[in-house]
Amino acid sequence: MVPGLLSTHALSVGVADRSFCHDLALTVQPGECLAILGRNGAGKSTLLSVLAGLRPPAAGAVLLDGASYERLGARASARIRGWLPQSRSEAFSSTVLETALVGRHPHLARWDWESEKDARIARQALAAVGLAELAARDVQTLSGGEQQRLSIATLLAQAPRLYLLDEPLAHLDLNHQMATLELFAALARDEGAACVMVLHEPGLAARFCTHALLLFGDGTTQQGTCDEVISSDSLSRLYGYPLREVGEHGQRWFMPA
Ligand SMILES: Nc1ncnc2c1ncn2[C@@H]1O[C@H](COP(=O)(O)OP(=O)(O)OP(=O)(O)O)[C@@H](O)[C@H]1O
Repeated sequence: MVPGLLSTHALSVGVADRSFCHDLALTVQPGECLAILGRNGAGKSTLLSVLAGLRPPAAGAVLLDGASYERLGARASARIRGWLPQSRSEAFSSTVLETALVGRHPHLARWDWESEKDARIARQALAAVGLAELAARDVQTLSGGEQQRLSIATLLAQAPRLYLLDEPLAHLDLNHQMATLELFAALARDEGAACVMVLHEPGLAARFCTHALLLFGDGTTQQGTCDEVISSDSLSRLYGYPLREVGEHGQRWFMPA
């Protein structure tokens, strides 16, 4: 059996006395984009941080390319998976380019400086999110949306095979939301990467992702292809609000009924 770029076995995740998922068997293959959907507090970020190897599960295992995080170690893990946290504010003064270059660190030997090639990759990543012209700017002067795009560029510079994205659309205007989703969908479709992303807009999940995982907040989950899992019935239950599906040009949107 192909292990999957990311797989979980009998995974249980929760905090205190709450369970967010129980006995979860998840497999994400190269080329796939998985959307994680659920209400505020349903455990999406907590699950994503377990998938990223940043906190231990209550039970079960997470495997990257068939190996545990413990076996891979931090540096090898960081060459396979990258994590976009929900929000990041820059505590120290540095330039936009220097920050994007941090993404290259898992690829450097312990005492190496970044090479010209690393700088080129970081500049390409900045260009991909429309920040090329701000390369020399102090990060502390960036707007919220620009900071978010810099975090995405830093992740692109890291060039992992698996992108774990916690609300990648946070702070972004509509134009940049679409560009960001196109970018990650293209990385999966054209370059064999895989993405797992926490989203709050099921219509965008249905449009850009291949698969979805619904977290109902009580430990129960539903997963499958977007066509199987994303429907007005399942979403009405998920969000606790009646939704109706509206279709146009082959796209599906979900409106509050
Ligand atoms: N240390 C903790 N002790 C108790 N509860 C916690 C702890 N850490 C997180 N929680 C709770 O766990 C729940 C899940 O948090 P999480 O950030 O994973 O939710 P989420 O689905 O990502 O929410 P959102 O959509 O609001 O970002 C929340 O209700 C949060 O308050």
